[in-house]
Amino acid sequence: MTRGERPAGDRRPGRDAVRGRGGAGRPATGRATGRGRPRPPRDEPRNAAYDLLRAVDERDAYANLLMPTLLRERGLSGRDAALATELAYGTLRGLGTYDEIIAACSDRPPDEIDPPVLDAVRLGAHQLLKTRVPPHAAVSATVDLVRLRVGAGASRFANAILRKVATRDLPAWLAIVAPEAAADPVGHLAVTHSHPRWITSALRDAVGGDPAETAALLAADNERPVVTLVAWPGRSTVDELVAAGATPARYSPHAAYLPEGDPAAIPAVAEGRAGVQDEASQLVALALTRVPVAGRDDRWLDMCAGPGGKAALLDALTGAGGHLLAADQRHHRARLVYRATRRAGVVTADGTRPAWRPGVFDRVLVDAPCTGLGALRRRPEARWRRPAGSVPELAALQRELLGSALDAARPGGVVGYVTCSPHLAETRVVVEDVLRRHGGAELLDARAYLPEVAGLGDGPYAQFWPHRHRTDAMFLALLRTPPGA
Ligand SMILES: C[S@@+](CC[C@H](N)C(=O)[O-])C[C@H]1O[C@@H](n2cnc3c(N)ncnc32)[C@H](O)[C@@H]1O
Repeated sequence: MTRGERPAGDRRPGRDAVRGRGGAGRPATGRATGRGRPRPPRDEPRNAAYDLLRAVDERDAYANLLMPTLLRERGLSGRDAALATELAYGTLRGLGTYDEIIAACSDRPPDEIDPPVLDAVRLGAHQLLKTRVPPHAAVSATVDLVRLRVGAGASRFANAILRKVATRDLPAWLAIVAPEAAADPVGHLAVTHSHPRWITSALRDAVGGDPAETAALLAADNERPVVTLVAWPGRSTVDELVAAGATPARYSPHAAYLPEGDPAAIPAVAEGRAGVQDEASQLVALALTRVPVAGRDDRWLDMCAGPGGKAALLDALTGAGGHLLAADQRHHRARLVYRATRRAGVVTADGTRPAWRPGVFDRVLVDAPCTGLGALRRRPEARWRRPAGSVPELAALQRELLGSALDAARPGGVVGYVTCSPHLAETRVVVEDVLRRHGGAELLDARAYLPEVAGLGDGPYAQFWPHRHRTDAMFLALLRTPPGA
């Protein structure tokens, strides 16, 4: 992945060599080269990590979707799979820091280094600065990879940079390349914790400006999240998940953690009776169901339901005779919702042009499309992909969807507005703006419906945090429509 523009006339030496290798999964073990020098054995975990980095850069691949396929295709499992994943994800997360260090070690800025070489050097820098791989092994394995995959000239270039990188550890490099905290606090945090500047600034604002807490949040974004399972009520139980090797979760009565292993190896997951879902995602849906409503309570709407994580839980929680309508604007996402739910009605529909009558639903969830800045732990490359300019457009859509959700709710009904982003422009600013225009709706204290969770903020919103709750940074606002509106 390359940040910024590639210079015109970029030669990309060796690009064909990478492509031409075609069967990138084929081992090249110890065969002699044309000049009689034995080729080093092919290092499968590093090659898989490198191929993932290249796919992210060249094809805009999603790392967390492609990695399992790559591992399967290469026959990597156990420690090799864990190493390949750690190397790839760690490199993607850390590349903001690594590029600053590479820039200090090279006569060319990273944007002018050929992308296949830059990705390999980043992979080498990650091993040198963040793993226990011995420095000589990190350098030689990376240089071998570049020689095999790109070419001899490129491998000499990579070797020269990595030898310089290896002269210092990470704290020593950060002391050189990160801006002074006093002079440029956001720049300092951005380089130290490898986040784009605009995201660092937005997250700092969202935690209230405290530098230490911002640093803790950014550090948590760089941690590998534990896999959290959800036992859909009526289909499986947490006890069943625990008996299969999971551990009970801290907050959600429907969650269990799977510290290691493949979720699909859990029978309830394999049989579609349980799923994988962040704990905060479960809790915001649960909170919506906990708000008392007077009278009827059997028509629920999930307005932005795809791929169906929260819809599956809501569907399982609708009482006898209750009914969930789940909508998504995109047909393929609506199909995923159909698969995830058992009883819900599923429609492909634009929430801003409702396919339902106004004022009929007792509970409405609007889990709005957002920047996803609350889920950076799980999408290692996402922080480099999302442009700052996407916020106003998303915020406009979020306002429309929340307004439409309030219209869909019946008098005295309840609306849950959720984002997987703590960005103020997507959270409280949206809610406060819509409330001003939709006079009469009451903002409830969402924290009151999540009594099991401390540290959700000053209210009336509930804001989850990776560094406090080890969950995604989900935001929840609960609104009640006026009685008789
Ligand atoms: C954050 S995701 C929802 C996640 C989902 N609630 C879950 O828990 O799995 C937002 C969804 O909103 C959908 N969407 C975007 N614009 C929409 C619109 N105008 N109306 C309805 N759905 C929309 C997207 O296709 C996407 O699936």
